[in-house]
Amino acid sequence: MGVLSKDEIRRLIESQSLISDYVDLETQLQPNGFDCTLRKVARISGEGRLDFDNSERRIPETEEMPFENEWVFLEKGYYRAYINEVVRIPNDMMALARPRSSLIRAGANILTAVWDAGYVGRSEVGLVVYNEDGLWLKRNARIVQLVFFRLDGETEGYSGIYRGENV
Ligand SMILES: O=c1ccn([C@H]2C[C@H](O)[C@@H](COP(=O)(O)OP(=O)(O)OP(=O)(O)O)O2)c(=O)[nH]1
Repeated sequence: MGVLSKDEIRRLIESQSLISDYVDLETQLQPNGFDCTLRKVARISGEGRLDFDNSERRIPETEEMPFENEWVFLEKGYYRAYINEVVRIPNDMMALARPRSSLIRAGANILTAVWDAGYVGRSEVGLVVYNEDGLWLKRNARIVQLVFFRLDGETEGYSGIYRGENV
């Protein structure tokens, strides 16, 4: 089990499209991760519902926030952010993600779950603005860094409803 280095991430991008639809490879490659970029932001509306077997799950509706001159202003609050990049996680890997420190320093945070082995998709993350003065985000802003981990063996790949999302 180990964490992928820049060169290994680049090799897997080139050989098996680990990540595609990025803006600029060399800018987004990090020493042990990959910065993902902002595609769009949405407010959520309506209550969510979560249960055990997903049969009664309800994910709130979203209302996309338009960019104006490539920028969007976010008041203090919660948003859903969509990234540009399509990730293809092999069955012997998984990924976690953390906000860029610049985003944290600007008084915001990115909430993420686990990227499962076998997932393919253009992911969605939570974006919380704590800053009372709000946050400006430009289209394609680098907001979150994905870190890839090799498992100690192959596993059954993710087959949930989010597989292939936004692609
Ligand atoms: O912040 C994240 C983290 C992961 N993913 C992608 C990759 C992951 O493999 C997939 C499913 O995430 P998860 O397994 O957490 O979904 P769930 O809430 O458990 O729903 P389900 O049981 O339908 O899979 O969503 C995101 O889009 N955003």
